[in-house]
Amino acid sequence: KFKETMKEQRKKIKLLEYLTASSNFMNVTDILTLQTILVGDSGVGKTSLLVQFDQGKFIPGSFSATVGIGFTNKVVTVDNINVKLQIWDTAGQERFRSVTHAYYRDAQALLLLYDITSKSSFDNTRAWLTEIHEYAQNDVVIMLLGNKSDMISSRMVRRDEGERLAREYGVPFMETSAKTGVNVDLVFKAVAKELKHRAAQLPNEPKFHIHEFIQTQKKESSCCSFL
Ligand SMILES: Nc1nc2c(ncn2[C@@H]2O[C@H](COP(=O)(O)OP(=O)(O)OP(=O)(O)O)[C@@H](O)[C@H]2O)c(=O)[nH]1
Ligand SMILES: [Mg+2]
Repeated sequence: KFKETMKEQRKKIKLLEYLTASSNFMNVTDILTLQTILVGDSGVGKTSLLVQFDQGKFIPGSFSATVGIGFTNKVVTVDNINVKLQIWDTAGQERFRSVTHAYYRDAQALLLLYDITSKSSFDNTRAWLTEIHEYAQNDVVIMLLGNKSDMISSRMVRRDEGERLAREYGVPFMETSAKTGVNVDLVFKAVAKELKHRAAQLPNEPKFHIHEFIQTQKKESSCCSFL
């Protein structure tokens, strides 16, 4: 089923590229839809990251845990093509796991978050990956994100620990802040770019390298990022 979807999307992209090139007119939203899912412990900032990406704002105040699942549609432009990201925001709390498992299967990309001020949320990423391997597609694009990078003084997980873990998993890594917005747009742009390129990939086309793209674009805090 997944392969068929990719084939369909490849056709759509070719058509879109043709239309965009021939008419110089870009009104092609909603044609290519990519599903992305946010997972990770409760309180790591999944909903906040999505709100920051969607509305460009951070709502401070008391934490209200997501119940069940929510979703947001957002159009991003990748290489002159509009791509619709359908982003599923899952609840991190244990009691909702059975609800959210059902959504893993349809996801083409999966963002696994931990909170850099919580060692347990970092340690739990291993358990999350086990779930991901059990329920998601084999070729799902996974990205590891260390969120709350603005909270320098309460940091409990060093950036290089995140990098090491991501290397071990073979996935790209970024530190983000839903509060300041650092790297937030980049995460979703990288996902959209990777998925668009995968869908459009023909044997003789140059490949898109998500690791390199992130490496050149992401912002690192220049100091004080270790314990
Ligand atoms: N300083 C700071 N606080 C953040 C950041 N992201 C989230 N928070 C705060 O952390 C708390 C939890 O954020 P949520 O986005 O609700 O967490 P969640 O991962 O959606 O939690 P569940 O829905 O229970 O799975 C809230 O009080 C947020 O304001 C961040 O990048 N920086
Ligand atoms: Mg939430």
